[in-house]
Amino acid sequence: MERLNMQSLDEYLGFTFAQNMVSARHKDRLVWIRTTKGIRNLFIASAPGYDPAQVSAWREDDGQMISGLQISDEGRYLLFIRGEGKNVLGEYPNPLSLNTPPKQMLWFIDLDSRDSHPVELAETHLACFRPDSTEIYFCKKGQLFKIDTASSSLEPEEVLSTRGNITELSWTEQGDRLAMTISRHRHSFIGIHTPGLDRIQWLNPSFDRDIQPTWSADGQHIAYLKCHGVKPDITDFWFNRFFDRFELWIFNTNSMKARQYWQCPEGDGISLQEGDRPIIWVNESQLLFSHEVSGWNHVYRLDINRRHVETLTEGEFLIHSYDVDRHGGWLYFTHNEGKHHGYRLSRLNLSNGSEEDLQSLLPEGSIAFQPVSVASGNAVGLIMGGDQQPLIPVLIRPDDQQVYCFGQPAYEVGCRGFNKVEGISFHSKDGLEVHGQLMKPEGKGPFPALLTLHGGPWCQTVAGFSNWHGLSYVYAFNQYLVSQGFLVLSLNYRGSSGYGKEFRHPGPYGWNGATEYQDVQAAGEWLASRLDVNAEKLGIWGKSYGGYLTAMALARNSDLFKAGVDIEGCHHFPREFRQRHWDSEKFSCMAAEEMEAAQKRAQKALESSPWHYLDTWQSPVLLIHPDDDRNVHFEESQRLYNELRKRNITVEGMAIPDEVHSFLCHAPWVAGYRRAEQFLKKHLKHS
Ligand SMILES: CC(=O)N[C@@H](C)C(=O)N[C@@H](C)C(=O)O
Repeated sequence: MERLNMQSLDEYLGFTFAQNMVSARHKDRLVWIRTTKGIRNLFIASAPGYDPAQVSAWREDDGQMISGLQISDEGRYLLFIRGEGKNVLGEYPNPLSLNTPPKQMLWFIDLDSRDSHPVELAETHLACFRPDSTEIYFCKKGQLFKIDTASSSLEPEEVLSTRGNITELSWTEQGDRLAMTISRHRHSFIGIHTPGLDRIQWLNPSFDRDIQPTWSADGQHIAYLKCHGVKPDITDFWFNRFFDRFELWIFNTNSMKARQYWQCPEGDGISLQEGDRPIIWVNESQLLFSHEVSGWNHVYRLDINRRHVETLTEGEFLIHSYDVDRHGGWLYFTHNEGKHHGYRLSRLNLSNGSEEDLQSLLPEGSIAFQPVSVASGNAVGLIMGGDQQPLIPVLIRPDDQQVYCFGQPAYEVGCRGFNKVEGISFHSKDGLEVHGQLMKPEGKGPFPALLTLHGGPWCQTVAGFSNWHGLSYVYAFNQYLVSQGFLVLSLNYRGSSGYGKEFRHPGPYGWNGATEYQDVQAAGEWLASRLDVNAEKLGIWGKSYGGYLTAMALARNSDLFKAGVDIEGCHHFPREFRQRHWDSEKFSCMAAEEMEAAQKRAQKALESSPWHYLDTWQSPVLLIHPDDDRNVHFEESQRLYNELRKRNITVEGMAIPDEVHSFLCHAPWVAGYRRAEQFLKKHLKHS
């Protein structure tokens, strides 16, 4: 392929991005979201030809995210939410700083109507179709409403009101009962609403947290997870090997009894990581679910008659996401077996257990995400990316070995200059093997180099575009930096997904010891020791949790890292965890008898923060922070900026009014990265 070497930052960041593909239950039709330069639109493709058609026509980089995308069972209606939710102060994001801030709204499209176009229905964050009807149900906190799309007024009607927030909605396929997860801060119940009945029927309420109600096709059973005890404090959940222990329960709607079928062993359970692993009923008596007890997330089949759980996938690899065809014949799954820098597609015959690798049908080096089976089961939709391939939707017909790409080459032009990505591993200070992706400019060097750190900390960078837009921007920017002559290493430090449970939960870390910093230091030394790297021109950049580690590196090792860009970073753990949005009790009010322990904890958290090392901070830094950041408070960069300025350390700042964490609009990605490029060039190339 011809290489385009002179490309602008705009071109590098102008990639098209497909996500959230969903399938209709009874018709071979797929729908997905496509985003180009912040302009988000919906596309559908239907059998037999699967020619993609755009069904919305938004034209502006307006920051209005699309989520909750659903297609009705017969494939006629689409439903989705446009816009982000409120912050802890009750404000919607307004990234364009409009005089009237936008609201988070429910939209729907009737694909069969002659002038089919999106219709705005109501303010909400959660909605669903009622099967076999023209009704849409939606929630506002603890209130449930419905709208009949066949009515001319489209007026919402209140259905019920309950304490707390409704966080999940799930109708039976027959549309006669609605299961709702109702969250009441530290606990949650599942309740059933039956039209015509005047009260909610609770499903075995307990002192645990019930989530993920999933109906069997005949509406006789609801499978759900029962998580032990009160909602964990985020600071434990993240950094203290806290696994949210859960049990798998099934409620029988005939006997009205719930029963436990499986439970995680003590000390195991759900924790934050990449991927999507739902409960799926294969038939009336079997369902699939996932857990990580073996050290890696795998798929298991429960036979409810035999009360037997069978392992379907096993080995030292992560199952990222999966789906089952509607006839229960095949499990389609993406995983990283033998290739920890990407994900590949396989399928497993659920009758005889035989497995087929489908990756060979895709172009060399492809990365596969989110398989979705179409209704007839003869094809599977997939989001596919690669090192030179932004995410596009593809359709695979495994039986006749065909792959159909819905993406069009014109959308991919920005990537043709991208360099090859090399997956690498090396040993950290304490001997742990850590992983990353190396991107080198043309020539022999020595090059100025950059270490780059993703956020999370549970996220993972792969050898190409990722299925989260934030990481795809990071990847494209890194490729751009390579085109500008930097050698770049993207590090999956301990705590990252993709390398097993032990790697992701390496004992106490983060606020509780910052043990992952030794990986950052080791990566810096590894880069500095390379003959193709100019060790005097080694820099670092990172976003969010990666911003925290960037600040840590500049504060503790200005000798190694000569300049850095810290985007949306946290710099003082105890201060940040006291912010309301974390809902943490660890660093705020302390009962008298816990005072000593709490003080020790706060001291440890401070010692694990860049703030503790300000005296040794020498290297120049650029801080970038959006001021409506709901994840890491704006104040984190504001305070650091002022403290460094007082100390005469070279610091530049870029505040972005009204944007949120990971930017809703495209423009701030370009503006932020342009500023970062200039800063890095000034301090690592031209100085
Ligand atoms: C939960 C959360 O907000 N974590 C941040 C510290 C973070 O790192 N987020 C990631 C996902 C990012 O890249 O923004």
